[in-house]
Amino acid sequence: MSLTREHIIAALRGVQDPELFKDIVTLNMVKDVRVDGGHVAVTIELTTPACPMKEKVESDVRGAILAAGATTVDVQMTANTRGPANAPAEKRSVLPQVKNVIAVGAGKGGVGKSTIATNIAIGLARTGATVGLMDGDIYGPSMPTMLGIKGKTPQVKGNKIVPFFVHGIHAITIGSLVEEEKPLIWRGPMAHGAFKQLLTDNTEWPALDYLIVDLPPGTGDVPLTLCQLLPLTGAVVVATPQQVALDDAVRAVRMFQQLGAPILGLVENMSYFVGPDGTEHDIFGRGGTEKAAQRLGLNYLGALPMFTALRVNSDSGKPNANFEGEPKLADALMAIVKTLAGQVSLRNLTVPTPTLNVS
Ligand SMILES: Nc1ncnc2c1ncn2[C@@H]1O[C@H](COP(=O)(O)OP(=O)(O)OP(=O)(O)O)[C@@H](O)[C@H]1O
Repeated sequence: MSLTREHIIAALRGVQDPELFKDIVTLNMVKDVRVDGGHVAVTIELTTPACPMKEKVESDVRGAILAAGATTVDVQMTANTRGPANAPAEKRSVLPQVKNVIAVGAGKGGVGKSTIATNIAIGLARTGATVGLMDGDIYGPSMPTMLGIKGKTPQVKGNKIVPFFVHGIHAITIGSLVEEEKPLIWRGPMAHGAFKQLLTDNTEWPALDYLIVDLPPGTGDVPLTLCQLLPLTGAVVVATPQQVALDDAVRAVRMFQQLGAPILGLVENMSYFVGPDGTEHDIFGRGGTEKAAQRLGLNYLGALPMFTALRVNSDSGKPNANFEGEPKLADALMAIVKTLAGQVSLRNLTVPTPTLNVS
């Protein structure tokens, strides 16, 4: 019996997406099947470029095709998303080269929002995705320090700024465009304008799988501007576990929900402290964010403990060191990154990107 395309498609109906619990043919992930005698070439399209289950899907596909009788198999893995495609045309036409825009917000300052945004961006890039990071914290930009680009000026091409390519990500921060240590006092419309210019009008973003946007803390004009401008895949809200911080985080969640932005999940930062001898000390009430997420019916993306190494690497502008030195730190960060990528995948597959009409 000679092998046909139909045999292969039937065999692939036996391969499930490990997160979505449906077979990959039903999920429309099988994009191309070519059969040439005993050789079979297939293209499988993932729903998020940093799919944590990429290797499992690939090996299951290979196994199913070999079991169907093929002698050699070529599996191409690609990625696409449906977020922007579901958005209204006027929003989709803004940054069409960006597949997923993810906002990182917090109810209050100092909870580690920029730290989480930076490390999510670096972690996604380390899985092979093309990632952009925008420091939209226009009142207190911290990326110049965290990325080690303090005092550097970005290149300008025509009338557009080219993001820095540092540590494997494309990054832009208002901190490179203003004087150091000078307070940025902006009233609402100016903040809106500066943010919009940096995000869309004046920056030459390359094609990106993910654009991570670090927002100012609180519930001000900038998140509104972001939600009005672009089809957001969703928002990540960072909290520390003590009750007062969680109350603020809930306010941030409500704000995103009111703006029509889906919540991808909550992250607990400074969950506990890991001492130099590896012992764990609960300081702020570890686990509070997960409980809050459950109460609100939201996803919980994971916890990041307090690590001296993380603070040192951030202050010295070496974010990749977080993934290479201390194994517990690297594992905590990578777990958050993978859970987030999984949520993006689910989001793009199941829910159309909502629209917001604010004039
Ligand atoms: N888990 C952690 N372990 C150790 N240090 C941390 C951790 N998270 C954040 N920090 C440190 O805490 C400080 C504040 O973090 P960060 O700038 O990310 O907070 P933020 O919420 O973005 O603040 P802002 O209010 O300025 O937006 C930084 O020095 C950072 O290195």
